[in-house]
Amino acid sequence: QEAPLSLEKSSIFDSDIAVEAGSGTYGDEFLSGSDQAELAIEGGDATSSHDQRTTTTDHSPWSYKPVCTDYLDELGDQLCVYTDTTFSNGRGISIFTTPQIAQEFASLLPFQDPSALSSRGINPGSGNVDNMPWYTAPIPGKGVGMLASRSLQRGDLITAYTPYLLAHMENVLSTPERERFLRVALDQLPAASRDVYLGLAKIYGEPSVVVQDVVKANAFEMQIGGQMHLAVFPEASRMNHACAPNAQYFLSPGLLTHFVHAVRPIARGEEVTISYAPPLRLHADRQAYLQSTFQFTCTCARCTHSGDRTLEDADKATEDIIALQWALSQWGSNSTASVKKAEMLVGLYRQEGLDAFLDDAYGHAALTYNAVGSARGAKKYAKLAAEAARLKYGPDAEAAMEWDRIMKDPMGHSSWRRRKTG
Ligand SMILES: C[S@@+](CC[C@H](N)C(=O)[O-])C[C@H]1O[C@@H](n2cnc3c(N)ncnc32)[C@H](O)[C@@H]1O
Repeated sequence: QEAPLSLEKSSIFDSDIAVEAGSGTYGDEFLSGSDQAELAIEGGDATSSHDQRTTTTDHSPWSYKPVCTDYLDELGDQLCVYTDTTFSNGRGISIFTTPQIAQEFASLLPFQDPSALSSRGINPGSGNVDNMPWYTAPIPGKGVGMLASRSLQRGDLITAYTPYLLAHMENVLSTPERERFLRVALDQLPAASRDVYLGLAKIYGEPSVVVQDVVKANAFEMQIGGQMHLAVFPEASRMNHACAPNAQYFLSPGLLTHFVHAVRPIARGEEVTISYAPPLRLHADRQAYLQSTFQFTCTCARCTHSGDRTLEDADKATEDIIALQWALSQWGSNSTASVKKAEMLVGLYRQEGLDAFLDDAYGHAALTYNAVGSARGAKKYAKLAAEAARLKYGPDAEAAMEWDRIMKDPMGHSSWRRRKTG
């Protein structure tokens, strides 16, 4: 039940997390330790390619002549900067990718049909500011955060925005070289967008690599043209992490859009959070990951001792979830799977605030009920699993459609009566 990789968030460059949790992954290719050492020696001229740009319209749909690297043997191609300053009513978009993939970008609906985004409520304009379900404000100990401007229910859309910057996830250029091109990409954006970008959170605070620093702290992975790209969505970038988040995101490569929905009721004024870390890792592991990748210590409910509940209790609940999921995945004759265990699993997910990941629990429950011949239980949980999968992977996700099929025809599924009792 893992998401296809193309729908994973990359909290910048850590594929390990993407595969394991369907969640935050900021990996290390862009700004590795060795690159940083190199950077200190070489420095970087952020604007040297700038004079190559022109304002002619010969490069449609791009606003400037693409600024390109040399041919890169490792990629079998060049990488170039492509900017459309008119994209989405002048919001703009800059892409650093190969010429071939740039063509694939240009063939996507948002480039083909200028109304495709606004007609879907994507990138709501600043004129709608009063209707926006969110606002940003400083949050003690967390920098800026996003808060709900009205009460929200599970399934409510919170944000839907396109990125300002997308960068091919290559590991070929040196950090200073990459910075030079990404700086062109940023400089070619409309000034308002460029300023917002530069105001986003950073990890290193090193001005000579500021464009990559913002990528490192804020990017999500999006697969376009068969290639993973890192994408910075400035609005969604303000969402802080929680290990039991009240919101879930997915990416739609076809619409170049990052969507966020509430996964449980959120009160007006409450902070909106997503998860950057795999939810089923133990506390120390999650903290180590968040510290090494983002340089913060999580103080969310699953990471703090509160009342009678200790961190050991929280880890015990996580271990129970893992053990139950393992038991429910066993299909041999000695399987101990039972509907009682499936109900316990659903209860634990809810108790732990893992509403963003309920598709896993509901999915196990649907199959477990189906396996003992309870079409009613299977339908109930397949419906819930489909809804939860759509919040996590998007409306057209294959996983959601599979749950739809089980909901409509439980007996037609291979799990039907596969276990005799339960
Ligand atoms: C994607 S940004 C989130 C928005 C950010 N707070 C800002 O000011 O723009 C990621 C950065 O926010 C901070 N952050 C996110 N979640 C946090 C949390 N739960 N506690 C403390 N800091 C957090 C960390 O500095 C992290 O590198």
